[in-house]
Amino acid sequence: MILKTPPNSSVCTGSNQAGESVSAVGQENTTTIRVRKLASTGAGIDEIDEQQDHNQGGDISLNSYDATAAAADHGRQQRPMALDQENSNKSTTTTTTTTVRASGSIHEHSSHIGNDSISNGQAERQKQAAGFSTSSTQVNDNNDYNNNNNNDEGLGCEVRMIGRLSTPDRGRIMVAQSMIPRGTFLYRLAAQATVCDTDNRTRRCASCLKQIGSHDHDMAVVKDEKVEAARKMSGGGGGGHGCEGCGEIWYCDHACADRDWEVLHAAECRFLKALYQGLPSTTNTDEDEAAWITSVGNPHREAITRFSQQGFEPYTQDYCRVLIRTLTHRFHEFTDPPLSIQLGVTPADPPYLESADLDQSKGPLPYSAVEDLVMNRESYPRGKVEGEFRDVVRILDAFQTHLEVSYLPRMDRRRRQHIGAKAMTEGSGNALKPPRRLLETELMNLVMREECNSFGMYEYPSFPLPPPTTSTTAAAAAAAAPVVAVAAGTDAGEKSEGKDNSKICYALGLFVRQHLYGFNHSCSPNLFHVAHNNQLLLYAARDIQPGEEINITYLEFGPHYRIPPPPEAEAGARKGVEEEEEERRKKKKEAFQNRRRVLKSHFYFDCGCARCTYEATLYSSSGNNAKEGVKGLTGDEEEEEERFLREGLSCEREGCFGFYAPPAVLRARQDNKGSMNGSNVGGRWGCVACSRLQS
Ligand SMILES: C[S@@+](CC[C@H](N)C(=O)[O-])C[C@H]1O[C@@H](n2cnc3c(N)ncnc32)[C@H](O)[C@@H]1O
Repeated sequence: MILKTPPNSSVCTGSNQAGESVSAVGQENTTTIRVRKLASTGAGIDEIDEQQDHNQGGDISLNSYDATAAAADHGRQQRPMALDQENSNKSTTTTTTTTVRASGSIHEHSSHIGNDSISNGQAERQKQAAGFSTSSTQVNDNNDYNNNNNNDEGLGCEVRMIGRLSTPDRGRIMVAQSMIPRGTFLYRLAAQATVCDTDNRTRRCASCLKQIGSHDHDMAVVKDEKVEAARKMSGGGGGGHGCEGCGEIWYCDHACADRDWEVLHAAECRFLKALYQGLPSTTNTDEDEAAWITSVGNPHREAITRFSQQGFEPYTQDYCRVLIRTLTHRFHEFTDPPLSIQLGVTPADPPYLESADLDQSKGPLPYSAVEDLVMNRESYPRGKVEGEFRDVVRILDAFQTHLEVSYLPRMDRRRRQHIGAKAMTEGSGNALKPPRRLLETELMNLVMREECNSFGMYEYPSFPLPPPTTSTTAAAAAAAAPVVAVAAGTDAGEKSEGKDNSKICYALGLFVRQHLYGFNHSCSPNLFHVAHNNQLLLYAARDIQPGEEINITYLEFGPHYRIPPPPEAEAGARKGVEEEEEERRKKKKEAFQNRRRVLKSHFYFDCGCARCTYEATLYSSSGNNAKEGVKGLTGDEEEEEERFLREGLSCEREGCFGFYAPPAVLRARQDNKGSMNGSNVGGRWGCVACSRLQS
């Protein structure tokens, strides 16, 4: 049973979101409306630079989703083999040590990139104190994504993952091993798989996610023998090119279309068409296509029909496509002989990820990395598991059939041509063999992992979020900014939040790099993350001390973080200081409750961050004890509390719903959009909305 914490509870336990122990899926929340996740801080920076750039488909019974198979799958999560393999392929400046205990329950993973030596003393102390497995990567990054920005030079810093997936409270956490100065550009991370948001499919390139029309494009080259004719790219809205094979995906140019086709879209093209336009009649299609359509069982057909008849929420469609892409990578990885090698698309020559720095090898990670992600199996409402999730599992299973029955024969024919043209190597003349199909239980786990680990990627002008108020300052801020109505705290607010955010989220990505999925949420985060085309960039938002947990926010910085400033003398005179204070306390409490509610309904966990722990006590009857034991609240309490509760990145200007961003982000916005009001941001962080500099 989920250990739910009432908002006013004096102990903010947080449920064991990552554990394998607890039993039934909660019944509550079945009326939750699924809206776009707000996992990004909201900014997608356009054009910052160009440099970074065995079931053969029969009826399956998902009622057989059983805990035993799921637990077996869960057991594998303890081994971050993907990262080990990845790092072992790096240059000689990379050293990797890995210890895996036979039980599989404890692992140590440590890698060092760059020339500095690692000091593991702190990490070891952490590890010993916690009795936990550890995993760390020292980063020494000199990649400045703007090429001219000293503040954003990546500094050497060590971040270590500690804890177990099943640790009660917050699962594994990321901990700084050395001092990380505020403003440090920490990471640039590429996703395992991304898709354009349903509403943005013609506006953003399906490959690089850049805005279509933002650079030159030309006609795509066609390679696949059967859909060759169909795949000619047609010019379309915004200057991009839509795939004529499916008509469901758009690219900015020839290169992106080619790259995407080679690795991902060739596998999904016909399947996407069936998803969006309905299954074609077997008489209207070719042999390969007819073969898989015939193999697909009734429940699968019904799920595909529900998808094609708009029975799926846009977000569900998006994550379904992300998982289709994730399964395609897996298929390529395990095809025997590996398809990537046969087709000359090797991991060393990644076809679709342009740049992924730091400890990242280019290209997707092995599928085992996906299996290391937390899934929170016990947290979902039963209705969701048996409805939406089950539908998605059936679609993914139908896609597996499609890969085996339709895609593989086509690829095999192409491979034979390819081999024929070159020298035939030993064994390569054998027919391609498909990998083991994922069982339905494994597909269900995959869906749940996506739910816990995917990121919404947001276009830049997603802020400020004007408050639902009529105050003059707020109205001025609203007038100056794109309006996104978010009235957090009400059902109507949630609905409008979902609706309006779908306009600004441009993509969904599943990130399986440890330095993204590893970060827990905090309502007082010390990292700032920002979407940039198909990557996420991370900066230190504060000085981070060795041993300190590193967190991002899964929410937007706007209304969920907003609390009114303390009453000033004039305000006090107007209304009475006590009355103002009381009102303010009420709003602070509401903001706290709203954050927890959204985290629970969208991300399925009870937030156990330091700020929530503090506030839970503050608003309870024993509120006086709240300050005890909360780091950073022992000095000048009034001031400290104010800083803590306001969240350092929210703009302090009254009525402004913006947040502070690093200088490089501001400059990029200034350069590209000219909307920084001419302010000289210098080296200081400034508000993306009103350009106020952070004090
Ligand atoms: C992206 S993962 C973060 C890493 C995760 N702790 C792990 O072990 O893989 C997100 C999951 O971590 C847990 N989590 C993150 N932040 C949390 C918080 N503030 N309070 C409680 N649980 C949290 C939840 O289970 C959530 O679904």
